[in-house]
Amino acid sequence: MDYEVVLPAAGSGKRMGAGTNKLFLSLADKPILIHTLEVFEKDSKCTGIYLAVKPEEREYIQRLLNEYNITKVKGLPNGGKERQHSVHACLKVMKDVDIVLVHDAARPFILQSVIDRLVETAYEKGAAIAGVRAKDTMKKVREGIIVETVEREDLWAIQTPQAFRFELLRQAEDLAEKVGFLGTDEAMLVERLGHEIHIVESSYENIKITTKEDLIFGEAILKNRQLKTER
Ligand SMILES: Nc1ccn([C@@H]2O[C@H](COP(=O)(O)OP(=O)(O)OP(=O)(O)O)[C@@H](O)[C@H]2O)c(=O)n1
Ligand SMILES: C[C@](O)(CO)[C@H](O)COP(=O)(O)O
Repeated sequence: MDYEVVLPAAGSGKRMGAGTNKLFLSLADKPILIHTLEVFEKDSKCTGIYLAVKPEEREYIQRLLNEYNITKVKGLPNGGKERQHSVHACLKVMKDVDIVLVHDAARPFILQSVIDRLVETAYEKGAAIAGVRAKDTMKKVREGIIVETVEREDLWAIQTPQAFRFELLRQAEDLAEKVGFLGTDEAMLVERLGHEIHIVESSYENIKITTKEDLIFGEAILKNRQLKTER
């Protein structure tokens, strides 16, 4: 079951505070962006990659694609002000796609087994997203005061990839743009259409590189994986 992947990569990395797009920072001597791209470059079921980029970074990214022999990129549209706009920009240039996976370029540790289950579920059900069960107690806080403890039993920390039948996601993104709705993930937009969305249990290693501590976690994840392959 083939799919195409949208990788929003046009962020500013404000929370990382590196003064550059955090995707250009290295883990084990390789840019984070390349770690993520290589997952999809190696997956024979992935038939195309679309990268939303900042115009001023396009030339550098194209050099990286050449340097690391990333051949599946079909489009590098301009990203937008928000992550959602960057994803939408990719959808607008995609054609003849059945299943689309949206994945944060800042999540380089996604497992192939999770991708496979997401694609399979999206083919069967139309929508499937990655997540892990919450490990911490979560509470709502207003003005420094706890107002509610959210029942943890049914709470999941949602990640990407998020996989959809292309037409469903395109419809959801077009409607959100029309009414000015802004979500923090693609599932929020599809939920508004009333469409059922399935969860696929992912891995706690599938972190989003967001703050400096995540670089330390990321190096440890890579080291751990290298040790496993050496055994
Ligand atoms: N306008 C935006 C914002 C984010 N992203 C991408 O969406 C992914 C997840 O976003 P996030 O982790 O928030 O990245 P940044 O926006 O760069 O981080 P920050 O919010 O700290 O600035 C990243 O791969 C980022 O490059 C994007 O393509 N376009
Ligand atoms: C899409 C996402 O990764 C799901 O957890 C998350 O919402 C992205 O948030 P960000 O602030 O745009 O990184």
